[in-house]
Amino acid sequence: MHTMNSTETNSIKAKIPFLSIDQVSKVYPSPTGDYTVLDGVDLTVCEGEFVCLIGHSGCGKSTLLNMVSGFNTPTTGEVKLLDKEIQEPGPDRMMVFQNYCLLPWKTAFENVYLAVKSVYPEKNRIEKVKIVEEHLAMVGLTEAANKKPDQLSGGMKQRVAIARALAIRPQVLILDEPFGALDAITKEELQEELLNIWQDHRLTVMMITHDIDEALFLCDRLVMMTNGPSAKIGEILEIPFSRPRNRAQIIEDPRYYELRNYALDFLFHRHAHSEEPTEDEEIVESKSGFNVKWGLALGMVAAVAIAGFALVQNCSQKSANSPQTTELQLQGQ
Ligand SMILES: Nc1ncnc2c1ncn2[C@@H]1O[C@H](COP(=O)(O)OP(=O)(O)OP(=O)(O)O)[C@@H](O)[C@H]1O
Repeated sequence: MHTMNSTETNSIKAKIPFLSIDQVSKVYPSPTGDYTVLDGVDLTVCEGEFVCLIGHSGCGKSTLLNMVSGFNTPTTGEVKLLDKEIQEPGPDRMMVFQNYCLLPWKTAFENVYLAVKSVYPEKNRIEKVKIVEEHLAMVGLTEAANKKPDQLSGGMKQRVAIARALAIRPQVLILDEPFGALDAITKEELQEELLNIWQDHRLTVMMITHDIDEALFLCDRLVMMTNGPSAKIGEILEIPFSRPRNRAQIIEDPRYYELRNYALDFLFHRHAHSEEPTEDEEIVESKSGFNVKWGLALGMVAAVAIAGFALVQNCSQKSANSPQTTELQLQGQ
């Protein structure tokens, strides 16, 4: 099995610098002093690569990806896209969240249209409608274009969110547990669709997941994070399966179980999650819980006032304050 150390990771950087995370740390103030969530995180992602991030709940995965999206900034270090430091959100990086973040009073079509309108103000209505229709068709939602979110299933809502993200042609697609709320069959369907879209458009994808099987099916490299506080990248697993991938074939490949067991061992033995939170973690968790309630409430109010791309910005703020409740959900465990 080939895992990558930082020297090898750096050699990729030397080849094709695209997205680079250099010596990033994130420190939040807490009543008992500074709480270091991330410390010394280094990662380089190549153009067109599909990278998954896995790690125990609360280790800082969302914090890290929020720095790539520009909704959060490092305390030290820097995150760069093509040598330009990321300091704010932009349409070159789009996020998709577990909770969809759709405007409930708008149809699927209108939700996507708002994003397209905000990013392509120079295009006329016919051109914008064409973009929306193409992207709804891409995720198989042509028939449901005029339905509002409460008339759509969870999988359909996530398809709208993916169509909205892709419609503005981001360079980097950032997915924060996008399929975490879906049933197993819908999840597999959407994984296949995501892979097809990624293969057709050669996007660069960074995705957080709690599901090792999902990561092994989707990604080129699996980034495994150590526990917080002061979490960092522990190891990176290269996923060797050829593309296009076939789920049944992969599962029959002996390397699949080798990789799966290696990742499980990393998470549950070498970096097992402590049952008892430290005093600092307890304080930060309860503070974060406060932020969740107010973040959600403020997010909904803001959503009324703003639309399109601004909506996605609002949703990320909500996500940055999302509750830290999930345990690793591993299929077959
Ligand atoms: N705005 C904030 N202020 C203070 N602490 C925060 C803030 N946002 C996140 N944290 C803390 O940072 C840590 C990492 O949170 P983060 O959401 O990045 O973890 P995660 O790995 O994505 O977790 P999960 O897998 O449960 O989504 C947690 O301890 C969390 O409470």
